[in-house]
Amino acid sequence: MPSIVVSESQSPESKKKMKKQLNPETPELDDSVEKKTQKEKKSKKTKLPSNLDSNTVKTTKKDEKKKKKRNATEIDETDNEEERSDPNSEMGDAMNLNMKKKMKIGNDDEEKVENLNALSNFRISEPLREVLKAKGIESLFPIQAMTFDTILDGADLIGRARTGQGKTLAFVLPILESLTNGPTVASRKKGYGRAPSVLVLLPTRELATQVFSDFEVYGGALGLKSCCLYGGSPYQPQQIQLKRGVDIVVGTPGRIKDHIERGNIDLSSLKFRVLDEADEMLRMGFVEDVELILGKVEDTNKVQTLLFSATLPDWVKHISSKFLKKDKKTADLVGNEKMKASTNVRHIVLPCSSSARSQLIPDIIRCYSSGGRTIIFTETKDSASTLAGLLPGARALHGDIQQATREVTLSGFRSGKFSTLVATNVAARGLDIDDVQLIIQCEPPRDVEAYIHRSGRTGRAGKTGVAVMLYDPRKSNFSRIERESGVKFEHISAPQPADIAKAAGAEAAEKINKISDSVIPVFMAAAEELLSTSNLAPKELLAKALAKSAGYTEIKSRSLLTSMENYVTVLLGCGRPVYTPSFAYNVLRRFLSDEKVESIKGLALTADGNGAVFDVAAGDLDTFLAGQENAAGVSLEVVKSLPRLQEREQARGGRFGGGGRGGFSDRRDGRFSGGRGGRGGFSDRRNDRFSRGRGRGNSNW
Ligand SMILES: Nc1ncnc2c1ncn2[C@@H]1O[C@H](COP(=O)(O)OP(=O)(O)OP(=O)(O)O)[C@@H](O)[C@H]1O
Repeated sequence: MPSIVVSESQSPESKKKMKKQLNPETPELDDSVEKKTQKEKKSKKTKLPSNLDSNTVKTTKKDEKKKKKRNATEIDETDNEEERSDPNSEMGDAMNLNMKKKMKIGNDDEEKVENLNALSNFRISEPLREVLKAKGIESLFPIQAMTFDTILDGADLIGRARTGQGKTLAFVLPILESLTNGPTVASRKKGYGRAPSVLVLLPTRELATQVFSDFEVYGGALGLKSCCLYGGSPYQPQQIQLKRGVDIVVGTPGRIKDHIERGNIDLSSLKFRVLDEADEMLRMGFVEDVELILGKVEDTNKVQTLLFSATLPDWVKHISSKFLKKDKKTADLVGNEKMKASTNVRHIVLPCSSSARSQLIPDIIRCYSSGGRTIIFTETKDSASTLAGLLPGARALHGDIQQATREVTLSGFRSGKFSTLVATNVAARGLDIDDVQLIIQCEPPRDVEAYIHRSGRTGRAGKTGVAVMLYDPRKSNFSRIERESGVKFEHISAPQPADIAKAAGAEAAEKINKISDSVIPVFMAAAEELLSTSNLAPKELLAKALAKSAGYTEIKSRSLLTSMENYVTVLLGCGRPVYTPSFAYNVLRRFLSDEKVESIKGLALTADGNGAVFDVAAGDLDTFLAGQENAAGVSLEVVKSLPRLQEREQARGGRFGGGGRGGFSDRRDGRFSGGRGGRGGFSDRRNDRFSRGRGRGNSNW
């Protein structure tokens, strides 16, 4: 259950208590800790500076009342099962979690809904509130509301929420308030050449830039200076900024470590250090760098450490127990909820052979992107570049592309210069780009975290989105992703002419409606000529014109199984179980030539074990259907929807025996091949985290 829980130092009793206590949407602290925290809060609050002007946040009785009211509502709602929000729609309906309370006003029965997460209910100063409002932010998201007071009051914290739920502002806002109006205002360094008060570590340059820009916007409004340090860009300008003095340093571990070693960063005045997407930093081989940087802070009692992530693999505990204080808090909006991926996203799987991808993807975009932006994820840098070259108007983003070009690409994508980005995992984490409606993953990623992060680039900040994952039925296995992410995939097959016509036709009609009437007289003669010479009806001609305007000159049919053009998917039955692909091939050989049998594509066994499906070139279909007449008990039929197929592992071993020819020969996961263990497999790499050298994990990005 999502919860805000307490430090690892709890007693078993308090752990039990915690388990009992929490409503997903109405987190509260464990009693003992709650009392302690209240005490701490009180004492800390009395230390707040008394010389605050009207622009600053005063911890007044009014604030306390508001805070109490928030807590009261939380408890209230916990007791009322029926009124609880659904945890699985935390950003939709339940953006309201902890937020709204019906209040009776005066004597009449008029009900007013008060938003308890409204900015005014938090110790957020006026200038910051103004910038937030200018950005369209009127109230805090749940993870922000849950953690704001805890961070501002000085606790170390592990924060976890699903993708796109606002984890960045969850640390940015209380840090800024602490530095300007809160507990650290008096002791933080000021003036020329000041050493930084905040250090934020992120795994990629793109993410660092994004978080930096939040600090720049919101911190700038409070007179705080930020800088962003990452590799691939010159040292000198960064060095100059550090020398002049900054309040907040944001960056990637490698470059920050270099600056520390060159003596450019003095961490002795640090008040906050933040690890965002810490699991990814470790996965990317930054273990040593991160530990070295964190280890540079001598007195850990003087610094507050925050760790935010959408996923918390076990080993994050290692880093948190080493570098966070014993009484750290955990704000967990995911908890043991089965669904770890975004609930604002429609999660879809679609069978597709790798050779059909570049033909299929434009139609998936057409049918599922709602005219917004699309990010396509590939497993390797090479395939990102190749695919970007094949898709009209698409650009590639991966680790081999020069930093300056990566920045131009990303800003072009953000500003809408082009709407399809083909990327490796370098873009999977944290990137927050407006109006990304569709995510396409070219194959199931190697681990569940990657799936969660990639699909989380859409459906952000309460919006909805679609994530389509392509898989080759002969090679891919996504059941582990489904199991561990809690996603229940919707199974679809390649968009068919009718789907394409629906999406493309609407798009074309919209374009035509926008064309100025001034074109009519000029094109009238040609239109009349066309009508009089064509043997098509006016409606048919108009349909053709719509197709052309949407960029279609012909529509090819696609198979349901491999999504290949001009192929048809056929179901083979033989009145008895089909145990292996080789058995199916042998049945086909009874009535077809070897050459024809060799020509079929993607043979896969059905999940019920009674048949096999495969693709046949449309031109060969009649030969196949006619041939079955010569084989008693055998049936072949063209399928209109794809039956459920056996998963790769199920087909390879277990009930249905070993693999067979052409059917399930993929050995990527190593478990079946004596440990070849390639990157594409599902072997859990988390355990080798401390032995992996830097860069190993991301060499393909
Ligand atoms: N309180 C809020 N009200 C409205 N929008 C918000 C609020 N907080 C954050 N946002 C917006 O929500 C989007 C997602 O926020 P953010 O990038 O911090 O999510 P995240 O939880 O870090 O996601 P990920 O795990 O994918 O990194 C951003 O565009 C941000 O500006």
